[in-house]
Amino acid sequence: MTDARIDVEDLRVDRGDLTVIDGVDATVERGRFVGLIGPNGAGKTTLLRTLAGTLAPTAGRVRVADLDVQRASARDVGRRVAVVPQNTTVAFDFTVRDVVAMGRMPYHSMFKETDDADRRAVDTAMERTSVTQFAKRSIDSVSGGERQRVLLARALAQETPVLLLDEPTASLDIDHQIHTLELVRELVEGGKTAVAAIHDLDLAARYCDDLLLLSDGGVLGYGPPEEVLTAPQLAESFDANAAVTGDTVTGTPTVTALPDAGDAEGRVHVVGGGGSAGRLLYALTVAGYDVSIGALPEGDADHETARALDVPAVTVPPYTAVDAATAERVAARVSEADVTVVTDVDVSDGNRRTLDAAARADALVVVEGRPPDERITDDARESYERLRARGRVVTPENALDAVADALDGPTPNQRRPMADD
Ligand SMILES: Nc1ncnc2c1ncn2[C@@H]1O[C@H](COP(=O)(O)OP(=O)(O)OP(=O)(O)O)[C@@H](O)[C@H]1O
Repeated sequence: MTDARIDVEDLRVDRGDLTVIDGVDATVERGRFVGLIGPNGAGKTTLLRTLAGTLAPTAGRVRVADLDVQRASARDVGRRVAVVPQNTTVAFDFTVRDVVAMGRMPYHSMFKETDDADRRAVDTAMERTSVTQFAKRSIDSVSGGERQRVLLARALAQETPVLLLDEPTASLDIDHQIHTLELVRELVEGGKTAVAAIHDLDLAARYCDDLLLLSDGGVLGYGPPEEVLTAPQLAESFDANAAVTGDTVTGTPTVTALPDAGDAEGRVHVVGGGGSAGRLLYALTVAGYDVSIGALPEGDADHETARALDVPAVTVPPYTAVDAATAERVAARVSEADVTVVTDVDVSDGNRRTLDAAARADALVVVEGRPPDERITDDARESYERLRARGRVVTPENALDAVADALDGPTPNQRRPMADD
């Protein structure tokens, strides 16, 4: 097989008066799956079309699988690069099988299947994309998602070392999205190279080896998903306020776009843990408060949320008690805060110092959670009772209102009754 490497050197592409791609340098090694991401109009389709040789660059060079795609014949390019375009309409009323067989064109003068190798390639491509059952139907009669799979089948039938895909999952249901990307992964693991424009950042992070983030025609980031999908880079490229966390099932980065922060003012310290504070952290941050949290064990679910939301956290190593120095840091945060909120926390001796620090807050909100374990020590129970006696005990739904109330800020739900202790 030819080397399925892609080399882009100092690429510039103008469309009309607009410079769409400018100064792009990138190499994609054989056997990699690269996700092209970026906001609408960033130049993803333009870059893919330039890689496929269907769009001429204004300057720079593209080599795909040992071929200068600008200078080579369409047939030579077609034997190396297959393209799955976005929203293509097929001009004539071909059958699905005819469309898939078009993938064999670089090997013949006609798109008709002419030998056993063609038939096998077409059959296999249709099976792998689950379109065999539509083989005889007119391409005009299949749904948008089915058509997209037919176009993927056509690209597979082309049997090229390089695959370029423009939004291959855009009109697919979740099951076919996963099947399509699993299939691309399989092909890549078999030695092909794939570059796909993908809008869904979570899917891109889950399936691609690397992400190339295009922004304003240039490369803002290129590397493993966890290095490229960072809140600052998403802010710069998408102009989005986004939180990046690890997906609880796949472990890969997942991006949650957040609304612009509101104009609430005040400092709020949260004492949480085990995921009990996650929603409140989000709500407080989005409202615009200056939020901190702790003490928390490093890697705790609330610590992950705090990290994703850029909320400073006081932490201790996992499975360690809060020591005096850490308790001091919590106390400092509590005294700087206008309001301290305690969510459902670990009532144990190891965490007593945190509860005691929180109990000294000027304004304290205690969110009703699970009752503490029956076996806690008398000291821990005393800290817990003191906390509840000093604070205003509210339900989780009323926590945000209670903070606003404590700050005398306006709140849309102020008239809702609060479960005072
Ligand atoms: N033929 C053209 N003439 C002028 N401008 C064009 C032409 N084709 C594309 N553009 C512009 O080039 C820019 C990049 O378009 P492109 O389709 O490559 O973006 P994209 O990243 O694929 O966007 P999307 O996420 O919306 O699919 C856009 O601003 C687009 O309007």
